[in-house]
Amino acid sequence: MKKIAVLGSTGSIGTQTLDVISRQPERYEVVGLAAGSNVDLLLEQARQFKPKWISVEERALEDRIRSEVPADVIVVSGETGLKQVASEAGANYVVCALVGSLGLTSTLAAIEAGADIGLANKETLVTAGHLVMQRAREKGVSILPVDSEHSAIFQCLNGENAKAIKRLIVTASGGSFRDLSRDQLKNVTVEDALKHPNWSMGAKVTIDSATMANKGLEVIEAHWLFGLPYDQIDVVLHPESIVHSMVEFTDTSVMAQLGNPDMRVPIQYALTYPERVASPASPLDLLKQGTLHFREMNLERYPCLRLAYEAGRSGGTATTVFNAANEVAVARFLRGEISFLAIEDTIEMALSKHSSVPSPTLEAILEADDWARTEAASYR
Ligand SMILES: NC(=O)C1=CN([C@@H]2O[C@H](COP(=O)(O)OP(=O)(O)OC[C@H]3O[C@@H](n4cnc5c(N)ncnc54)[C@H](OP(=O)(O)O)[C@@H]3O)[C@@H](O)[C@H]2O)C=CC1
Ligand SMILES: CC(=O)[C@@H](O)[C@H](O)COP(=O)(O)O
Ligand SMILES: [Mn+2]
Repeated sequence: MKKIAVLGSTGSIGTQTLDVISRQPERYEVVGLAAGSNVDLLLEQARQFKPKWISVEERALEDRIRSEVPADVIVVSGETGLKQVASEAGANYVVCALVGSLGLTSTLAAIEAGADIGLANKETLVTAGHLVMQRAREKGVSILPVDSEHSAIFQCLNGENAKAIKRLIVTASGGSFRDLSRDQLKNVTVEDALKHPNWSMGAKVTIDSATMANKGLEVIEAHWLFGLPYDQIDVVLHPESIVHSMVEFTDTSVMAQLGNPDMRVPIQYALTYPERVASPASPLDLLKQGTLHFREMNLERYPCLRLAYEAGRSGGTATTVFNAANEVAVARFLRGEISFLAIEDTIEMALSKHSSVPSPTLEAILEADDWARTEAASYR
C-alpha cells in the first residue's frame, strides 16, 4: 500500500490527485495533507481521507483546524510544516502539487526521508534540478513526472534505450492568446489570460501557458528528468493538446502519447507506475477528433521560451532566476500591477543583471531566488 502525502492538496493538481486516490482506496492511505489558506476545503479533505498530519500556510490557521479534527492529528504550518508533512508523516510517496519554488525544500525533505515523488511542481526542478536529481539518485528514490508532457515522454521511453533517443518533442497548446499578434498582446486583460483553450488549471500555470514561460519551464524540467541537452529538446505548437509529447529515436521512429486533456491520467500513472488501471477520463475518439494540427514554434513571438532556453544553456543559477522573476511577475500581473508583456520584460531584466553561479549549493540557489524576487518586485 502507498502511504501518501499530498502537498498542495487544495489546488487543481491536489484535488485531482485525491480524486484519483478516492477511486482506488485499497491502494492508498493518505497520511498527510498540506495546503495554503483554503481551510474549508482542507477540512473537508481531512474528514474524507483522515490524514495523521496536516499543514497550513499560516500559524494563525492551525487552531481552527485543531478544533475540527481528532486530537491525535498533528497540525503544523509554514515551510517547516510542509517539510514535516513531507518527511515525518510516514509517507513513502509524496505528491508535490505546490505552486512555485516554494516546493523545493519540502521535495528535498521527502527525498531525504526516502519517499518516492510524484512531481507536478516543475518549478522545483527549474530552481534546483541538479540538486534534486542528484539527491534522488543517491537516496534511490524515483521522481515520477505528473506534468502531462513529461508523463507522455516517460511513457514513450518505457523499455527504450536512452542512447537511442534523438530528441524530445514537447507539445504546446499556445495558451489563451495564441491567435493574437505581439501588437495585440499590449492590452490584454487578466480575465482573458486566465481562459486556457484546453485545460482548467491554477492561475499561475495558466498565465505561464499564455506567455509560453510554461513551455520554457517544461523544457528545463525535461532536461533534468530525462538527462538530455537542450539541443535535443524541441517544442512544437499543437493547438488541440491531444498529443501530449513525443520522442524521436535514432531510427527515425517517433513515439507519441495521446489522450483527451485530463490531468487525472498522468497523475494516476505516476501513482500506479508501472501498472495501468482504468481511469475516469473520457476515451479519445480520433475519428470524432478528425484532425490534429502542428505548427513550428516562433521564439520571437514567445520571448519567454527563448529566455528559458538561454537560461537553461547558461546553467547554474540562471534557471533559478528565470523561475523566480517569472513567479513574481505573474503574481504582479494577476494583481493588476503590471501589463502582460511586462512579464517577459521582468524575466529578461533579471537574467541580464544576474551573474550565474555554476553548480550552485542549496544556499546559493536560495540566495539567487531571493535576489531575483527583489529585483522583479521593484521592476517598473
Ligand atoms: N493544474 C494543472 O493542470 C497542472 C499543473 N502543473 C503544475 O503543478 C503545480 C500546481 O499547479 P496547480 O495545481 O495548478 O496550482 P494551484 O494554484 O491550483 O494549487 C496550488 C496549491 O498550493 C497551495 N499553496 C500555495 N501557496 C502555499 C503556501 N505558501 N503554503 C502551502 N501551500 C500553498 C495552495 O493552497 P491553497 O489553495 O489552500 O491556498 C494549493 O493547494 C504547478 O507547479 C503547476 O505548474 C503541471 C501540469 C498541469
Ligand atoms: C496540463 C499541463 O501539463 C500543463 O502544464 C499544460 O502543459 C499547459 O498547456 P500549454 O502550456 O501547452 O498551453
Ligand atoms: Mn505541462
